Amino acid sequence: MSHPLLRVENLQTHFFTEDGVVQAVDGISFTVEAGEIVGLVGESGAGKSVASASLLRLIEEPGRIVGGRVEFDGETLFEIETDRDGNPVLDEDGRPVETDDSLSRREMRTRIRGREIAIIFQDPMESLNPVYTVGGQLREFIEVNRDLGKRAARDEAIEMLREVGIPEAGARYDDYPHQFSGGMRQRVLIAMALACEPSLIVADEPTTALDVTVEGQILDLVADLQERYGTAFVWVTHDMGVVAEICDRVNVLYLGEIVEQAGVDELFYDTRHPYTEALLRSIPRPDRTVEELDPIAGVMPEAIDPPSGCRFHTRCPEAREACTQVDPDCRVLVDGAHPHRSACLKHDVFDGVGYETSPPLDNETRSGVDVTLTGDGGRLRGESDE
Ligand SMILES: Nc1ncnc2c1ncn2[C@@H]1O[C@H](COP(=O)(O)OP(=O)(O)OP(=O)(O)O)[C@@H](O)[C@H]1O
Repeated sequence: MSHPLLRVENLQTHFFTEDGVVQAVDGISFTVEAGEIVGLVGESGAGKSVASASLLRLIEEPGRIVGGRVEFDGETLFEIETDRDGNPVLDEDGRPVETDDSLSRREMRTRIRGREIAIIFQDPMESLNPVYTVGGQLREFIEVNRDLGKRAARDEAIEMLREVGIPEAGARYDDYPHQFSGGMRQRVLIAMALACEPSLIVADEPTTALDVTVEGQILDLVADLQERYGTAFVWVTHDMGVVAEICDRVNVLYLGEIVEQAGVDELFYDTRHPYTEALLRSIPRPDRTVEELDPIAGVMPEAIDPPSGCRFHTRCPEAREACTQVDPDCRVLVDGAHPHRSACLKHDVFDGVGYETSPPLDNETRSGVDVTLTGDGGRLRGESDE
């Protein structure tokens, strides 16, 4: 039976802090087919990084994956056991219990991470050791993970550096990370991610720290490598411009939930969710001046205390009274192999609390409108009035 390369079902990751439970990721589901680039997009704090780290179970205390299932290439990576009511089964220490199908942490580390699924982070300096040469680190990674001898691994490392566009790769092999520019370091991480020919790379904002020209070059490189190697990507970004450039399908996240899920063209040309519309309106376009940018009103509320009903209602220009009470399902609007889904009450007809018959929310009921998010060079950034 055919299956997607990655299937994420109802994933929930919470942080148990002194102040309360942060519902960072709260029941997200999506798939990635072989060779596809699937985006996770949303403002800062939406839960993108936590979601992507959860895929590889890279969550540390006080964080815990408290629900859901992740399947890779037909195999369960992990699944949280639930009782008849769908609540997680807890052990005596209050930790969620995983089903017997789940891989052990050791298997996850030795068999999956790096080999089958690689991850690239935003800051290459965090992933590269400053006291070892770039080539040496890449060679060692290849030696360990591909059972190659030292010389063969060195040749392969130089080949990989060449592959990702490092000029004079042989000569640059002995350079230290600080001798590389930010863009070059990110290329090295891409080389490292590709070294074991994984079928999936999880990329967490790998181009965010780069200037726009270098970012463009890296995105071109990724598109080229994706075509040549057939590697699939989960691409985390807050930048709709990046989404437009490389993603095949997109998941828009807001406060730990997916509010819209669609192919990239459908998302841009048949936008269904008010949050996606707001994200699109707030990015700069060549045909708009800075003054014409339309910021999203308000700040994203804390994931520790999400608003009742639809989590976006406090900032939504289309919100009605009913939106404060009903948490809309992410429902299929256009069916297909990869349906277009959106979680907004306006798509729904409810008994008693219908969107159509409900009065619009006044600004008093909304909160946080003293702070705005503005588009800035294709990025969305919190900007306080204070
Ligand atoms: N270690 C932690 N302890 C407590 N809360 C956390 C921790 N890590 C993340 N969070 C919370 O989880 C939520 C989601 O964070 P996450 O980093 O995934 O957002 P993001 O969409 O990736 O944003 P950014 O683009 O700023 O990285 C936020 O409310 C954040 O404060």
